[in-house]
Amino acid sequence: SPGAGACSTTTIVLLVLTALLGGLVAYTQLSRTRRLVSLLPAMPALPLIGSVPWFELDDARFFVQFVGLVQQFGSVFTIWLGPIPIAVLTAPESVEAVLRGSHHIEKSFIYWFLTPWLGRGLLTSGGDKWRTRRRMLTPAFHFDILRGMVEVFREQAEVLIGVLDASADTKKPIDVFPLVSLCALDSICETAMGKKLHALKQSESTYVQAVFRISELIHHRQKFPWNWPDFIYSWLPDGRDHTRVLAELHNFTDSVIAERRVFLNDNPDVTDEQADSSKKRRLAFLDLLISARDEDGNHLSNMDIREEVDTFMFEGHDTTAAALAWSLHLIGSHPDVQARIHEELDRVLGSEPSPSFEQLKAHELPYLEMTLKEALRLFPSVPAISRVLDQDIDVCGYKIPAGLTVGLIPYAVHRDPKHWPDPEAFNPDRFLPENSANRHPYAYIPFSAGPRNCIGQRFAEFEERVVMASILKRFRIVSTQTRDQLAPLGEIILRPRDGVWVTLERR
Ligand code: HEM
Repeated sequence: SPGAGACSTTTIVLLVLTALLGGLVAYTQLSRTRRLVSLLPAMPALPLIGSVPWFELDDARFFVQFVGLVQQFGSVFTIWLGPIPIAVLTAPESVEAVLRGSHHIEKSFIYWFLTPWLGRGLLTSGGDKWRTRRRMLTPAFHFDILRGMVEVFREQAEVLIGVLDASADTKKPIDVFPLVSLCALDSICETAMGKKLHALKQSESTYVQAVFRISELIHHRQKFPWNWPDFIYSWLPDGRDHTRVLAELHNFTDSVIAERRVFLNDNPDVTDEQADSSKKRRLAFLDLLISARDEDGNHLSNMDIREEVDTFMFEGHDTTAAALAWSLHLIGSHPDVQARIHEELDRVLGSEPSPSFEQLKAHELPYLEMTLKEALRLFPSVPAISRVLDQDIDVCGYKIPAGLTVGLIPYAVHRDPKHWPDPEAFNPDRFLPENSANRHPYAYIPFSAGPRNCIGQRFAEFEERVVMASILKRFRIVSTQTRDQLAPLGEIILRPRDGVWVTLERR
């Protein structure tokens, strides 16, 4: 539905200032300028679709507002991030045009701000580098490796239960979001690096604080274009903090890689296919990266390994933590759903505190699985995905030109009423086989889809199921917030601004 967005004078002034600043950014970031310039011919056409400057959107309801924008403009519209237009796609049919097949695998400028930390690892790289790395890393997520990782999830879930148990005595509401975040950080640190972080017990540790701080800084930098040029940013207080935090993060990973190389030299059979299962159990992604070879038989350098380990640390903790926190809110607000999960857990697990790898693999907790899926529909941890088009696409009657940045919004796709009747209702039965059979394959994309989907999907799903099963086996939870009180922040990860508050009662 064509029609330009209403712009106030302040908005226009801000837009002009931002555009000027954008010119400066383009000028200073010479390697990136060519691409921005190549987009200019497309820009005048875009406001015709419906145009919204990003600063008109409220941070605490960022993606909630997208649902309104879809009603206002239709399923294709433009958001201006500073001087850069992003064509926003919110219908499964248009998302499919980008995600399916081997085109459009380049990430957009929004990911540039992750590269100081993650380098050009799997999440941020493109082209041949991405293809080679994806082939090298895929075996690391095989079921045989996951088996050992499930043991780590079970142990870490026990530590979390211990912490939660103490607060069950007080009967006061607690914010579970920081606790599940620390638990997820412990799990990913042990599975990715083979190192116990003890974040749940020592949340003030330098590395833990650095991981949380860098996510804040990256989000802030993405959002405000005056932070984009390196030479300006490095003089600002945030920029100086960014340098400090990066040094801490990289020093930590470098020292773990060095330690692990020494350990593997002393214990060469740890990565051996023939090693006995007790040794294989504790394989970390890092071990697999150290022994991996590309098609030409080359090993990865320490820098290559660091970017992949850091990528796992980033992608592998916040995402799972957010998914768990939103799920706890939804389950704690729906006693009927919770009762069905309790019944399933008691029947399947008996006296065991959490599911085994075999039980997870055999899908023995189907109702819990459907509940977690439904929670990821309403609150997808990654609420937006962005790519650069490498050829024109035709979607919903618009031709979107090659070279343009597109934003795919799982948060809005998952609320498309054509595919999800009564979209705001929390109903795990939507995922019963008979209810999902005819659904559009791109109507549900919390892990993205196509060749660049989430490599850690199975890992994340198993972790979520272990942690949630452990919590609900032990406790009955009651949410103390309504859905309206949750403020899902529009950041890289969809996180609750004021936390997720629940009371816990021992079962
Ligand atoms: C609930 C948890 C998770 C969700 C919802 C999730 C979602 C996603 C999504 C939507 C993408 C695509 C991002 C994009 O195209 O920009 C992605 C990519 C990725 N995820 Fe996850 N993720 C989760 C957990 C994990 C975990 C636990 C790991 C690692 C252990 C992981 C590793 C990755 C990596 C490396 C990529 C980049 C893949 C590539 O480009 O080839 N994720 N994830």
